[in-house]
Amino acid sequence: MKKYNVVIVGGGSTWTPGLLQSLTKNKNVFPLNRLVLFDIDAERQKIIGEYAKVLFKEKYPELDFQYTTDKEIAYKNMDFVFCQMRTGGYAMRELDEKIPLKFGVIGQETCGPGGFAYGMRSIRDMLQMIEDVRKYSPNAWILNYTNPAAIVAEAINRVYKDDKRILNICDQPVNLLRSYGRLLDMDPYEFEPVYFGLNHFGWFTHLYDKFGNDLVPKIKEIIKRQGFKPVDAEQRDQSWLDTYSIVKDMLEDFPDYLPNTYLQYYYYPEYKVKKLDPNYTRANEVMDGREKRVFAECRLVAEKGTTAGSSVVHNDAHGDMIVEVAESIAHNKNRIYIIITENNGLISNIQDDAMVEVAAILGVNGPRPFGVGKIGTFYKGLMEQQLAYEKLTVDAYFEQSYEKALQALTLNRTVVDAKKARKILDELIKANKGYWPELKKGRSKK
Ligand SMILES: NC(=O)c1ccc[n+]([C@@H]2O[C@H](COP(=O)([O-])OP(=O)(O)OC[C@H]3O[C@@H](n4cnc5c(N)ncnc54)[C@H](O)[C@@H]3O)[C@@H](O)[C@H]2O)c1
Ligand SMILES: O=P(O)(O)OC[C@H]1O[C@H](O[C@H]2[C@H](O)[C@@H](O)[C@@H](O)O[C@@H]2CO)[C@H](O)[C@@H](O)[C@@H]1O
Ligand SMILES: [Mn+2]
Repeated sequence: MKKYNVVIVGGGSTWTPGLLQSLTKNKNVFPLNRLVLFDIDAERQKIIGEYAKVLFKEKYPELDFQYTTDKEIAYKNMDFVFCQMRTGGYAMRELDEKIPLKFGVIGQETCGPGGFAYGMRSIRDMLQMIEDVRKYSPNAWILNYTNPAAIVAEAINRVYKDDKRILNICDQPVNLLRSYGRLLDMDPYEFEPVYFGLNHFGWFTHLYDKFGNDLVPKIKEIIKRQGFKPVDAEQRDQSWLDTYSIVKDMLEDFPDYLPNTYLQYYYYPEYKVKKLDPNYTRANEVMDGREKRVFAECRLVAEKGTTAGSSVVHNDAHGDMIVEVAESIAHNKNRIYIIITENNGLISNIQDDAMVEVAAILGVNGPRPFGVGKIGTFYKGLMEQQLAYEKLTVDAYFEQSYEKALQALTLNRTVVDAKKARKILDELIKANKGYWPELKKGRSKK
């Protein structure tokens, strides 16, 4: 079997140890020749890289492994690029979440003004990464997790429309499938989902078992009766448990489909703002929790020279998904995953150039997505407003337009009020100096 060369961009990410374990677990079906971790932060990279050396000495001794901050070493002769970078780190995530909350607006990593600010930071680094990769590995598949995936995907599609080997993915639908599996006591790998929406803004309309029975009615009934928990509830922070438990409310209000958990911020912005603590947001929870745990554990493993007794990762949906997607492409497995792709009639009453999230067969030529036909007025209305926000955000980036940025934020359901949008935008501009292009007034194309 062919052995592949893979680079992980954002090798110092808190998700990297889990991804390394997924690669190890899948070495018989997706064998690697060479693996490189690349990061711009040498210190973070070293800690995870030294952990990786110990893991591979034990479980993957044949692997040619290296960690680096050198782009040429990272990107040369690669078959797959797995990307999960965070421009500005958790320090900027904290500001993305706290600034909107000062104005009584949702403060969240990928939704609302937080997602807008993060998107404006991610675009530049993501486009640079693709340019660098294409210089050294013109045919490598680029599988991207970097958030906010909706905005990143829209920006990439404008510059690299003809590059058919870039795929943006999100692990939240997979995580939901695993959680439905736990609820029903069934194997989620046997599910065949029908899904539509935008990233972090979508719905499961059907979920077929291997006999063709639709499980959605049963899942709805169970959630309405007993609530909903993530597959790895025992390891989750309280904020994630709250997120899953609100699915019950969403189903009571809008019972058509199973919602992506991120819809909570758009259905219930006022309620959620009241629940969020403006002085201690999810970024704080992650910095005090996952980040500390992962880095402490990696240091310990490197010091002891063994992974015995180490429990650096709990949830493996994130690592598993990207490895399985790569394997499905590499070996033309034609398995079904929920991915982000250009609409082109998949949702027939949504514009063609929307980057939508739908189920697709994944093989050697990339995704062959499934269409869902016409969607109902409520879903169309929600999606078009969010889509306009996403497109205007990307316009604001490329046109360096203050007006487009203001339009984008005003259209976001979590903001709505233009005066509030302006105040938040002005403060985000100050906080993101050096990360965003300079936004200028009076240069907006219609
Ligand atoms: N799509 C999804 O469903 C999904 C799921 C989980 C995480 N994510 C995303 O994965 C990323 C990593 O998340 P995290 O919480 O582990 O963050 P993190 O800050 O722990 O890790 C990100 C790493 O990227 C590095 N980095 C920053 N800019 C870079 C650049 N230009 N080139 C290379 N490396 C760079 C940082 O130094 C850091 O080590 C984020 O974008 C997050 O939103 C996406
Ligand atoms: O707040 P964080 O940093 O914990 O998570 C933000 C990410 O949340 C989603 O990812 C889930 C993922 O679906 C699940 O499989 C598991 O790995 O936990 C993650 C969160 O804990 C979301 O899909 C990502 O886009 C977010 O970045
Ligand atoms: Mn996601």
